[in-house]
Amino acid sequence: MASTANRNGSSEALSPFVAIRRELHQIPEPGFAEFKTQQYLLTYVQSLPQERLEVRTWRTGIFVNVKGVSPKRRFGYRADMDGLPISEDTSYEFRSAHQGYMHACGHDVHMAIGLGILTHFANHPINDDITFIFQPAEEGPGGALPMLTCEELRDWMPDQIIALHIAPEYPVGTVATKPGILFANTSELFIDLTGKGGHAAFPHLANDMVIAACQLVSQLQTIISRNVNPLDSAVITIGKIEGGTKQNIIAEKARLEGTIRSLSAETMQLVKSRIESLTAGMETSFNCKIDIDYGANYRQVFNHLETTREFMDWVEQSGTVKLIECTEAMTGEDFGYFLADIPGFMFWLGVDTPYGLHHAKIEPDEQAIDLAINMISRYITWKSQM
Ligand SMILES: CC(=O)N[C@@H](CCC[C@H](N)C(=O)O)C(=O)O
Repeated sequence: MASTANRNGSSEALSPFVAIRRELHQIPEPGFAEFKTQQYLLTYVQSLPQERLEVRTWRTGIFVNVKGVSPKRRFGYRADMDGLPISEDTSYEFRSAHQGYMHACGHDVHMAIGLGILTHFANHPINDDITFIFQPAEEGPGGALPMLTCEELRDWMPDQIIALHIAPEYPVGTVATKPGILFANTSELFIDLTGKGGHAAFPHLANDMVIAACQLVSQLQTIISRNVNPLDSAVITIGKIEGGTKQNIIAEKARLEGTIRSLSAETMQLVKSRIESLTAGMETSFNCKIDIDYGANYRQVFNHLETTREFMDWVEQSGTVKLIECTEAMTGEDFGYFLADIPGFMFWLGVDTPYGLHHAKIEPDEQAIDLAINMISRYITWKSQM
């Protein structure tokens, strides 16, 4: 089998896991609606030697237990499964077949790597057990927390857990991580404004929610620049605005959709309390009603100090992949819930593409797939011999 995958998948022979990534890439689905994805993964798992495998499903997620030869502990590997509401604009021949949805955050790559590692251990069992976790709804509303407490995981709970995330900015052949905080605390943010609609020519008889929403978007940014300690870090991004019905009708309703990020839980509380004060003030000044919904909240991704340092040392000694000790990022990941209960780590996997995560043109370099399968399989094998 050749593994000379090119970026847009024309004629060259592919490694099986690059081919799998391309098939998964074509079927991106929303969180908790990953039905085709789940079926695809289950069909693949059934094609593996079954002697050491047990499979359980939970909603659209999957657990696979690989039984060890003489287990003393259990490793875990987690891959997320959902896509994003983005209309793909890549040069791929294997573009999304689901209009308006795209794997633009690398979950197709994460799953292909998960299947690759699973294939390795189904064929080369180690002493210890391994739980593979294919998790729905990472982009929201969050599958990790309910999965962690579900009955199906109880007797397959790992003693150490690993996950990775593709990193467009790092070259292929690098991994980047650090002990301690890697990703931020997150909270979704949905703000509904309700005023009084009216004729475009009579603004004095209405309360215009387009004006209120525009002011609120600007005022929200003052929380970051004026209320958060400049030596701390927080982000408010409003990614979507909706309001009004027609160009000559004053809007009765507007809606902002965004996300809050912070490095500490305390700063998250501060930001939320300032949002509430600002919106209360706007209710008075615009004589309108404002409702806030914080949606899904993820806790920070905090890498276990010793386990992460040990992994970083191993990467450096293994010599095949370059290690970068990175700084924390304001991305969020509900893998943080797994790390709150189970020692382990997440790392960035370099995929070298000019377009960032959540961009319609992102094209991860697929050579990273086999490289990651090989590296993680070797790392778990090494750990199991300790
Ligand atoms: C790695 C990554 O991009 N993760 C997402 C997680 C989304 C969390 C939640 N839905 C939110 O928007 O706050 C991210 O946007 O960082």
